[in-house]
Amino acid sequence: MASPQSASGGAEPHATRQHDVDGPRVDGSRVDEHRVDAPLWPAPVAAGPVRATVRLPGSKSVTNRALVLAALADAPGTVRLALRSRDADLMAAALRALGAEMTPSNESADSVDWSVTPRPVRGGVSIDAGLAGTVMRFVPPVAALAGGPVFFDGDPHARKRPMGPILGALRALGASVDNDALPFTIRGPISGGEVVLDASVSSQMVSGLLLAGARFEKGVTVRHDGPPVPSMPHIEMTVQMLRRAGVEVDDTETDVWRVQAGPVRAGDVTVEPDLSNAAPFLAAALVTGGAVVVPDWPEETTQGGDALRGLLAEMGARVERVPEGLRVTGTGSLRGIDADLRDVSELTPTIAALAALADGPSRIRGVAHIRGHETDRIAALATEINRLGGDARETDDGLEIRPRPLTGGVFRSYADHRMATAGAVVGLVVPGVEVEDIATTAKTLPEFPRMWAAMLGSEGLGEGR
Ligand SMILES: O=C(O)C1=C[C@@H](OP(=O)(O)O)[C@@H](O)[C@H](O)C1
Ligand SMILES: C=C(OP(=O)(O)O)C(=O)O
Repeated sequence: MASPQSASGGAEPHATRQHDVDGPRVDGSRVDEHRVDAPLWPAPVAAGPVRATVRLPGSKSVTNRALVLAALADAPGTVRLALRSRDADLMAAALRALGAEMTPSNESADSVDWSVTPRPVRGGVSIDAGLAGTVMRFVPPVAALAGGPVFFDGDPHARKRPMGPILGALRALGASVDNDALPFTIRGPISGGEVVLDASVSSQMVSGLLLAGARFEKGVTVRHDGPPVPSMPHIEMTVQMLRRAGVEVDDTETDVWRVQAGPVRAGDVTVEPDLSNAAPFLAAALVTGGAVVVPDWPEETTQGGDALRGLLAEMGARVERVPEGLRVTGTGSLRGIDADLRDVSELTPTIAALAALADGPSRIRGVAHIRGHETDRIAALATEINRLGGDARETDDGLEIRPRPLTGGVFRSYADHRMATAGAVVGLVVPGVEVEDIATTAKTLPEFPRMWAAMLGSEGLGEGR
């Protein structure tokens, strides 16, 4: 990826520096131990209102579903404008290890077209899930189609992310699995059937089973039993993409999904821009009183990031579709918000960053499960906002954030791409913010530092990429 650059410091590549000391400790926080050797990135302060067009690469969620379906299909297919990022590369590597032939073309730093030739799923291989929820939850059901053992592991924090419900479901369907979290070895093959699980920790428990379900001899019926399932638009995305691939899915009963056994006709898919990754760029328009346009914003989509249109308007932005794409304009007012983000929980870090800069109190609800995301995001956001002098309080299922002037300091990212971009948003208007490990944005947006600098380009007319 491009080396981080400071927009405020001109064009010269700026040196990220190591922590001098450990920084202030916040006792009692449940956030993970951070990397004390991770470089610090001086977040550029906006010189004035940003005015930019920011073209986002492909959606992580669509890319990784499309790749799985292509690898399970009955004929070769293509995934165009697929995201290239750590999570997407890990998915491609996993499917290749399991036997699929994957040929890239039209590659750039963050985009690629994949030609995928499906092959019988083979065992006897190891899969690295990194910190990718989509890899650790979508690939095991594929691996369960193999005759031999498949070993899974990932980053240190990945071992703490919830896996129990999906591994239990695969066990109930006949696989042998030797652990309830990473690392584990799964041995199939399974023939499918009906399972009951609690998906309140992650919608990916359901999506993973559905994506491979048509290839199980008996198909699969997944029944959720427990507190509400978060991120439901992501399950709708799974269902819609399966149907587009000719798979019959019945989702008429609440919390029950039935996938018929049958061929997967993945065909030729073009990936939409990642709307969740648009969040920090659109937020820049709000906090600087500028305007940011994101081209190719889909008219209709199952991406949860589409909810930004309503959320940012509620916080004071003017949001409009223009011929060039979606335009968000800051009006000078940044209001607090009371929002249930259960369906769109991956937007929480950006909304929390905005809330910390708003002129009134905010409450974010319905996101208890994001304690199991890349890090405990509720604890991490409260810790980092408060470290800069803010007033954020954890609740059981979210955050309460009150206005209080912020000052510069280290904003830790905990290997979480969305924590890093939240720090960048705050740093636009709070001098002296240093984001730890900005390179962690490579999880879904490897060009983030370059795109951020371009957005802040000297004439304020920067193309975002
Ligand atoms: O299926 C997917 O592509 C995703 C589902 C959601 O997970 P959770 O249901 O765990 O929130 C979302 O937050 C994640 O970024 C991507
Ligand atoms: C929760 C996220 O990722 P993952 O797919 O790893 O769960 C995210 O990107 O915000």
